[in-house]
Amino acid sequence: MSLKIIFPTMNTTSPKSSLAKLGIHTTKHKSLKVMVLGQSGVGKSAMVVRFITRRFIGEYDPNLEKVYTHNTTFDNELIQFDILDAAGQPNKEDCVSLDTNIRWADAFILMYSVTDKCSFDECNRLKFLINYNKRRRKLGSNSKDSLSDVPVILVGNKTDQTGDRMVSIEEGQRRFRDLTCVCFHEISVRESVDQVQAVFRDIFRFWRVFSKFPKLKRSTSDVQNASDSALSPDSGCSFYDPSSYNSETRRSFFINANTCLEETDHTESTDELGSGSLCSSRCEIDTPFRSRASTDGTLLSRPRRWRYPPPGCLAHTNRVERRMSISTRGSNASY
Ligand SMILES: Nc1nc2c(ncn2[C@@H]2O[C@H](COP(=O)(O)OP(=O)(O)OP(=O)(O)O)[C@@H](O)[C@H]2O)c(=O)[nH]1
Repeated sequence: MSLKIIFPTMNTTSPKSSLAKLGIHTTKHKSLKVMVLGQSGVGKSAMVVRFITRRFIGEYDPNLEKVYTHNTTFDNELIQFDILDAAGQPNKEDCVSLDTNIRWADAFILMYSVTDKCSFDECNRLKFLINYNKRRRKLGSNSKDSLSDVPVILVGNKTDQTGDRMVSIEEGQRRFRDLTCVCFHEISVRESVDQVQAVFRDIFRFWRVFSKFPKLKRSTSDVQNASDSALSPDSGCSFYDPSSYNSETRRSFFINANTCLEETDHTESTDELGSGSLCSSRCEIDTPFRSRASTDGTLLSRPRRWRYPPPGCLAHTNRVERRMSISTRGSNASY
């Protein structure tokens, strides 16, 4: 009696190989924990649900604090978003959990409504809390790869309510710089699912750069490479002014992502920042100082001090003077 062995047909395609053919890499499945923060009623839940379901749903339970898990693909990478939609009106006990939640998250979306000035001002307090808790985590951590350096995106919602606007786009841009967020979007969750997608795509891209190049390890060339790949024109922030699109994108990245450019000049003209010129020109300017500083670990590893209220548009000249005075003091200078 002969035994007949049937082999499975060899031309079946596994889901994994199908994804590989499409250029989607399944081996490195990334998980990103995002916390959405903002005053009650600004549209946090609406945005998260819009991102996950592509639908705009009008009303939500304001006290509900929920973590949504959503798998999606950005830049040919599978990514699992764990999104915490924080309650907008926390009670006393929630304040403790707010701190815990902030420490849980890898990246933040700070949201206000362009129709509500209070929600705009609330972003200052929330950003301070983020910085405070992330810094505490850093100090309490033994890990060299501390996660205190996290991307925060500022988002103004409800742009469809043009007649009720209380916060201009210029004020939003100024605030995003003052708070040293990485990016600024103005969106309407109600009107556009693409704008919502863009917010999450950017948070993913900035997070990827930040985790690939931790602050302490980022060198000028790392940042240049990262910004080249992460900040292609289509990855930019959603400003309505298309002329500032690329420059603002690059600028925003340099605020937080570049140790040597920790205090970036935001007053430069768009011309100076013309396509691809910012990084190279800045690196040239900083090279002598950088090359000396790179032998002095204390400069790079020193945690950034958070000043509150934020420095705002501090005179650029002060920063330049400080940088110059350091560079002329010689190798014994302390920062
Ligand atoms: N016109 C307009 N209304 C919006 C938009 N996004 C959200 N809303 C409305 O704003 C209200 C509040 O939205 P929510 O998503 O519940 O706001 P929230 O920030 O989650 O509020 P809490 O849960 O209290 O923290 C709802 O009535 C939404 O329908 C928008 O883009 N345009």
